Amino acid sequence: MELDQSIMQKAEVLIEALPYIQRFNRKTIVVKYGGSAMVDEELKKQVIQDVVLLKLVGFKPIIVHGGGKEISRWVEKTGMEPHFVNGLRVTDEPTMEIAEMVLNRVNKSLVQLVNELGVKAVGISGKDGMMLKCRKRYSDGEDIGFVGDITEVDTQIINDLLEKDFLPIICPVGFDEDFKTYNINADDAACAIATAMKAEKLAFLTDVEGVYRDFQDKDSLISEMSIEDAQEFVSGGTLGGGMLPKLQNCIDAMNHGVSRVHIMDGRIPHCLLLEIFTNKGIGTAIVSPGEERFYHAE
Ligand SMILES: Nc1ncnc2c1ncn2[C@@H]1O[C@H](COP(=O)(O)OP(=O)(O)O)[C@@H](O)[C@H]1O
Ligand SMILES: CC(=O)N[C@@H](CCC(=O)OP(=O)(O)O)C(=O)O
Repeated sequence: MELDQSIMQKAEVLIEALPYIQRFNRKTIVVKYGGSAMVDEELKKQVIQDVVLLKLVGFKPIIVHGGGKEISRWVEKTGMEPHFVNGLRVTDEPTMEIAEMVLNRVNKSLVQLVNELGVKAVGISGKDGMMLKCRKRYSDGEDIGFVGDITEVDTQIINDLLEKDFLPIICPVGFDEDFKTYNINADDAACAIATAMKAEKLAFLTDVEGVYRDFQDKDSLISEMSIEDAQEFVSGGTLGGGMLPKLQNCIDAMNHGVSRVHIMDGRIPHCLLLEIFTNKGIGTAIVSPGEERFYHAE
């Protein structure tokens, strides 16, 4: 009997995924979703399909999302101009109001996409269940308004949702001890949540291939590094833009119990599946000692 080659290849892909499905079964994976992959509707659907698939094969995914570009769009619509200091949005009271509205709207749109695929999602902000407690954050001593620095993560609501088999989708809004509302950088929220949940994996979907040794040289993509390499790289002073705080955040998360971090290109369709279920992997992985060989095993 002759079998169609393409069918055989599909079977091979599924078999290749087997050790990864076993490896991550019932494990928590935090997916930080933001940037360009969020603006393109087709990519958005593909990201959500990937996360739903992760859930259905037995992982425990949690989505932490941003929406910076959408917030800026609405800030501009009201006649204001968005301002950032060291990558953080200067958040006065009207901006906070817009940010919260926009993030909640983005949140429910993601909930809907997950629901449409037959998995029940619950969208919450850091205010729900008193999850993300903050204090006011300053940037090099400068007052940047209602920007929050997370001081405590109460994981009860996330654990309750996971236990009842819901897929939690979290937007980065928190509260302080006076119950004032704060805008939190979504990378910070993802790292804090992954750390508090002792996540097996923290995946960042961003708008570059991964971390380059030299940002000008697109052949210098780093496919894997240890925490020590990452720390050296951060201290080296060559890293710029949003990648510097992102990588520093990742190192902190890994020093506090997250097993591996992945920074990948959210513009690549199904990047999460390619990263998690194939031997080659994509983007940049930061791995704990002993995990290296398992990871991009050929
Ligand atoms: N060595 C580097 N490798 C990768 N990205 C870098 C590097 N140096 C600076 N960057 C910048 O970091 C950005 C990614 O971080 P960020 O803007 O915070 O992403 P996101 O908005 O997805 O959270 C890239 O678009 C790039 O401009
Ligand atoms: C304090 C601060 O800067 N908050 C961010 C929150 C959203 C975010 O981080 O979105 P991305 O992940 O899409 O960039 C902001 O207002 O843009």
